[in-house]
Order: sequence, then C-alpha cells, then structure tokens
Amino acid sequence: MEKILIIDDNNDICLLLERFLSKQGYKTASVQRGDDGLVLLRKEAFELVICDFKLPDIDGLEMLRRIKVMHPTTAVIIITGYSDVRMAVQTVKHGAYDYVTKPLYPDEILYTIKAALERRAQSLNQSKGAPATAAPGTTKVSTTKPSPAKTALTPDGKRFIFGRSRAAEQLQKHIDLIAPTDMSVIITGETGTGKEFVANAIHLKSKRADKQFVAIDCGALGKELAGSELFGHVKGSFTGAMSDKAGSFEFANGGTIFLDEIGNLSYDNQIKLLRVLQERKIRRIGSNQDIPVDVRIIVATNEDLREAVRQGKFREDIYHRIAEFEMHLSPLRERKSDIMIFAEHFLELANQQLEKDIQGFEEEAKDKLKEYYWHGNLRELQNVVKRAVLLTQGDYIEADVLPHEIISPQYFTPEETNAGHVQVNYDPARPGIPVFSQSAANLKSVSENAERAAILKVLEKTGYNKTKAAEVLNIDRKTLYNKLKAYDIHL
Ligand SMILES: Nc1ncnc2c1ncn2[C@@H]1O[C@H](COP(=O)(O)OP(=O)(O)OP(=O)(O)O)[C@@H](O)[C@H]1O
Repeated sequence: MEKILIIDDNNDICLLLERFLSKQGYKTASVQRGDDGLVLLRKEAFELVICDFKLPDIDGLEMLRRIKVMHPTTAVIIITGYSDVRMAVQTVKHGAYDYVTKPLYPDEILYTIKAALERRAQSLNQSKGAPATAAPGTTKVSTTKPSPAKTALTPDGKRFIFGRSRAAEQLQKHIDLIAPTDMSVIITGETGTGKEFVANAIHLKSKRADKQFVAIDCGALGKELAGSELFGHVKGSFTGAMSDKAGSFEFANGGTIFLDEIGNLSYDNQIKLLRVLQERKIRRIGSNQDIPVDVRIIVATNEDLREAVRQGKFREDIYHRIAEFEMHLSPLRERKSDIMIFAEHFLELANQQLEKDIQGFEEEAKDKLKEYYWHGNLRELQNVVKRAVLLTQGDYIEADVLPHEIISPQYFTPEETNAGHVQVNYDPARPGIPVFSQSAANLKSVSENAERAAILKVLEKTGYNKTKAAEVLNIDRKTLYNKLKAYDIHL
C-alpha cells in the first residue's frame, strides 16, 4: 500500500485529506509543521508527500529541497493559494511533481496523486537501467531533472501549437528559418511562454531530429551539480562520485542541448561552456581526456542577459557565441488573439488526460480568460483549463469554475509598478476596461505596493536568491528580510 504524508498547518485539511485518501486505499499520516514532517521522513520513507507551500516554520521550496535530499524518489505535490502560483511554479522547476491550488477538490487531488505515483514508478523503472549518478556531497543524485530527463517532448504526444497573432506568425517563420541551420539560438521570454517548446520545435525540424534533445534547467541545478550534470565526471573526482558518469553534452551528441536559465550558470561552468562553443570538446570533471561533441546549443533566459554581461555576471564572449539568433516570445497577454486557441488546445489535452468530454467554454468564461493578465503565461493557462475541466459537470466550462483571481482580478502588473502603481479591477459590465480602485489614491499604499512588486520582480529575476536580490535592490540582506516579512512575501 502506497504511503502518503500530508504536511499542512490547517488541521481540517489534514483530516479531510487523510480520510479521503484512506478511503482510496492509501496509507496516510499527517503533521502540521515542516520540522515534524522532516522528523517523520527521517524515520520512514513515503512514496508521496503533499506539502503546503506556506508552513509556519519552513517555506515550501526549502521543504522540497530537504525532502529530495533525504528521499530523492519521493514524489512531492505542493498545495498553494492562487496568489502564490508563481512561487509554486518554482517548486515544480525544483523537482515537485506538480502543485494544486486551494480550494482543494477531491477529484483534482486524486488525479494529481495518481499521476505523480505513476510518474514515480516509471522513473524508478527507467533508472534501473540508467548509469549510476552521484552528486557532490550527497550519496545519490537529487537533481530535479537528471540527464537526460527532459528529452524530446513531442514523442510523448505533446503537440506544438501556433497561434494566429502576428507574434505567432513571426515565431513560426523564425522557427522554419533557423531550424535547418546549425546556429546557436537564444530564446527570451517570461516564464511559461513556451521557450522549451520552441527549442524542441527547432530541434524536431532540424536535421538532428532523430538524435537526442536534452533539456537542462541551469536554474534548478546547484553550482556543483551543474558541472557534473552538464559535462559528466569520473569516479572519485569528488566525494560521492562513485562511478564514471556521462554529462548532458555527451547524451546530446549529434542532437541538441537546451540550456534553460543560462544566466544561472556559475563562472566556472561558463568557462567550460565556452570551450564547448569554441572547440566542440568537453572534459568530464576529474578527467584530462577531451571528448569531441557535436551538439547544437539553444539557450533560454527570462532575465536580461545583456544586462548580466554589463554587470560582469555573464561572459560577453559566450553571449556573442550563443546569440547567433535571438528569438523573443511575447507574453500571452500581449497576444490576446491566441488565448482561446491555446485554451481550446489545453481543453482537448485535459479531456484526454481526465477522460472527459467537455465541449468548450461559455462566453463569460472566454471573456475572463481573455482579460486576465497571465503572469505564468501558457503554463498557467494550461493549469487553469485542466482544473476547470475537472470541475465542470456539464458540457461547457463556465466562469464560476475559474479561480477567483481570474473572475475578479486584483493585481499590480509589473509595467504599472514601474510607473508607480495602479490597482486594477474589472467591471463585468465592461469587459477589458480597467477600473481603478479607491486604494490607488492612497499615496502610502501606492509606494508600498510598488516596493512590494519591485521586490517580487527582482526575486523572480534572481531565481529567488535573496543575496542576489538584495544586491540588485541595493539594500542589505537584513533590510530585505524585514521587507519580505512586512510585505508578507514567503519564499
Ligand atoms: N507552442 C505550444 N504549443 C502547445 N503547448 C505549449 C506551447 N508552448 C508552451 N506550451 C505549454 O506551456 C507549458 C510551458 O512551456 P515551456 O516549459 O516551454 O515554457 P518556458 O518558457 O520554457 O517556461 P520556463 O521559463 O518557466 O522554463 C508547456 O508545458 C506546454 O504544455
């Protein structure tokens, strides 16, 4: 019987989930504090942990990290409020299976649990035949995306959709133009705009299509781990290197490597990358033997790499080599005519996954989807549609199954924040026309909200690294911590 641990400070949620999951045939336990959860996990292994993002003692990202160090194969699902979805996305990038937003719905949580356990079983089976990997300082590799974890997407049935907007047409042209060449490409765009999908599409249209597409998220790999993950290592080259290991560049030989969040690569690894770019050779950590590699490099970033070059954080020589062709993916809110095209596509996918037959969206639901800001872009839209499909009883998705934040949006957009602050509401009678709330007139709240949003933006850009964020904001770490507390920002 599979064991599930629930960690949530809300006793009612623990009780309800325990009762519900026991009825579904799982063995369950629950605790209300992160520390208690870790104590329990030290004593016994669980196949799956359901963990609240906002615990009183430890934040969700840190909990995930500690669980994965202790039990790399344990699947983790994060529970989050909709306003924390962007943080929750970070947990997925760092190895959580998925996140579910509150309020919790039994069907949704059960579906996610089953899918997580299935994925876990599949990767355990796969890893039986895979080469042994070891991480410095840990006994077993605990990376979220062990190589070659995120390989070609389309073989598992994911279709690449183009929209109808001008941006989409241009994107299609650029992919067709660049794919047959061997040029390096840099793809920029906000989180969830489809950078990895585009990289994969380029690979699949290239003459390398029958070889591997290896995707590595440099943001999710620790500094030490990144070197070994990318370039491999030889046995004994550091504590925990129990056997020789090929890196992603070797796996991708003949194919394409996609380096996501390239800006997070440490200086040492940047130098190694430069060598690949210049000489097309890699050297495993601890080895003095060169291995020739023929790999096309596509990188992505959602930070301003030119600015990182200006600040001396990213090497200019690498930048020029990887930026042979640059593609920018527009945020979803700037290509409104594409929203429903993607929504329909995600509806079709969700119908297949959840074995449902929802026909489409009611007009009001469509309007809400078109009006929303979509901070998390296509990824957020996909999650919203999937949840709506789960919750819909009739044939069409109605507005009331959409998250409250989409039905009545109240947020500050980054652009507005730069220019000061405006709190936006929407009047249902006048879709798309923003209504400014009373509080916008309050100068104190204007500056506080602008400060809060600026902090969030910098945190996002620095991969939620508080030291880096404090540096960029030009304040000391302690001040940043105080502000995080004051503005109720939980990382
Ligand atoms: N063109 C597309 N067609 C169909 N689905 C897409 C497309 N682009 C993106 N998606 C969906 O959106 C999700 C997010 O895309 P992707 O991971 O490529 O974004 P990203 O920009 O690389 O995100 P991040 O910067 O956070 O890593 C994907 O899982 C996929 O389901």
